[in-house]
Amino acid sequence: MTVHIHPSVDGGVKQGTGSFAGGTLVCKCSDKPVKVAIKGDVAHNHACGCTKCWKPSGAIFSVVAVVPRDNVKVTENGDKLQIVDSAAVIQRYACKACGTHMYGRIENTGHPFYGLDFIHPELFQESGSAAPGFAAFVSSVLESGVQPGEMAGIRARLKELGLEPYDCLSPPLMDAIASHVAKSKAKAA
Ligand SMILES: N[C@@H](CCC(=O)N[C@@H](CSCO)C(=O)NCC(=O)O)C(=O)O
Ligand SMILES: [Zn+2]
Ligand SMILES: [Zn+2]
Repeated sequence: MTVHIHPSVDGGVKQGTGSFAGGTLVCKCSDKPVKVAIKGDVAHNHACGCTKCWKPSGAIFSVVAVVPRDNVKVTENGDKLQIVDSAAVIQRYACKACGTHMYGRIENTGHPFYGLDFIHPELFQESGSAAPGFAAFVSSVLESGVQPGEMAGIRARLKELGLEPYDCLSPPLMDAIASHVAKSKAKAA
């Protein structure tokens, strides 16, 4: 049986140009879509299996990346945006009409990823942004109703696509988080 991960990778991961200068994210509304301008390319693009990241209908994973928060600007129909869960670490701004998450922002200045916003590159109207490089929170798909017996096939398909599966973030990102925590502890001591 074919395993569908996400429509943007199911046909193979398309590499970025390496010189993506930015673009516009557009929600799914046919009338008055929300538009968000992004300066520059995305970083740490990955497939995410967590329950909180927005997925297009039918997808098991989201595809999500980060950009500096200063490079994110809502340019059209921002009045349609609302925060999905104000208690979450990442405050995700979604279109009230179509539900698409347009960007996620961290307001805790002590968080290791403070300063970075989370976006979904598939919403770019332009092509060429950096491709996803790994899969995160893979075991979390079980929280969305995937059956345990499907996990081996999902992990195998991720590997086949070149998206190494991890049950948290990738080792370099986990190292960055742990280093940040170590520095914060040292400062507080
Ligand atoms: N099992 C949980 C995991 C949720 C989770 O911790 N998600 C991460 C990664 S999101 C992008 O990679 C996270 O940092 N969440 C913070 C937040 O969402 O506010 C689940 O599946 O829900
Ligand atoms: Zn919309
Ligand atoms: Zn996630």
